[in-house]
Amino acid sequence: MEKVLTVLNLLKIYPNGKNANNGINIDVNRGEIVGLIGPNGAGKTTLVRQILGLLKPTGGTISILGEDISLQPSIIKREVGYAPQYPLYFPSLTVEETIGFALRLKGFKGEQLTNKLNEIIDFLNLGQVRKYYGYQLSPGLIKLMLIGVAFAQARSLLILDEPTSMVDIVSKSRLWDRLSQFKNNKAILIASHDMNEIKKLADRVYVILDGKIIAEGSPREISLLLELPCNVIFSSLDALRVKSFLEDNHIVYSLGGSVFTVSVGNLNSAIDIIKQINDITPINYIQFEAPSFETAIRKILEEKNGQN
Ligand SMILES: Nc1ncnc2c1ncn2[C@@H]1O[C@H](COP(=O)(O)OP(=O)(O)OP(=O)(O)O)[C@@H](O)[C@H]1O
Repeated sequence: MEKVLTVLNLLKIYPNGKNANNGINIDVNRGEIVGLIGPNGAGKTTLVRQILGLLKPTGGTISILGEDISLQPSIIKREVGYAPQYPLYFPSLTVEETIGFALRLKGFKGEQLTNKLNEIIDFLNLGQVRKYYGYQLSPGLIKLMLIGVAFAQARSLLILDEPTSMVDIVSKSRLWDRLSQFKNNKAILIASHDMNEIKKLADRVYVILDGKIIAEGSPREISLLLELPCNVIFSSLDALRVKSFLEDNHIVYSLGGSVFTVSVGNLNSAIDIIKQINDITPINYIQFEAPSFETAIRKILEEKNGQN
């Protein structure tokens, strides 16, 4: 597979001393979608801005199609398309003018430009709003328009920062479908908080935390890694029978009034326990509490540090 993006030992220390990227190694090949997932402040945007040449690395190298971008910065403009997390747009340009502008900058003219523009607009289902001005669009439509701009720019590498935040569920699934088609002859890097999105789209995933890649694998491997421990809170009409089931099975619980709380390693175990209790005596109230994504990946990091 052709390596489109290679990042080696990337380091970014901001002037205030914040070490936002601390020895990052990633690559993205043609024909694949790679997810970059991590909580707020993990260093995703810093990494993306360095790949785009908007921030100068403190150390390490970034290559696109084998060319070091610090020596050949023009390769970024030639090969990379980018859609930012927060929609920045021209309120007084229409959807077709905005995407057309990006195509013109890429050198498209005349009939070739019209054809390419129509292709992108159809591809993203923006036909009905193509004559709408930026100020008339919902945040989700602005986001789709900017993804259209990124499609127009991307010759080899497409970088999307939180592509479907603010996008409604119908457009979201259409966009996921489109991205899967678009990857055929491109490399796509998606930074996201949304594990569902990454599971749906990505061929490979990097998990970033505190400026380091702490895990890499298939979406399935990563989601298993991220299986969240959770609390199950429930009550039953027959608390005595529930108590003896939990005690017989050495399951630790707390009891407040008639409400039990049990901590389990992951959702599957929680469901299993609930099924067993419900077979003994009907459960009349149930609630699951899962910690945040951030807590889950901090736990992985702690486990990793423990192993070293
Ligand atoms: N210009 C800056 N100067 C100093 N520190 C910064 C600067 N920009 C970002 N940081 C810090 O660097 C760390 C990484 O930030 P970054 O924006 O790359 O994270 P992120 O993963 O993109 O987060 P989010 O998902 O919230 O956008 C954070 O602690 C952030 O506060």
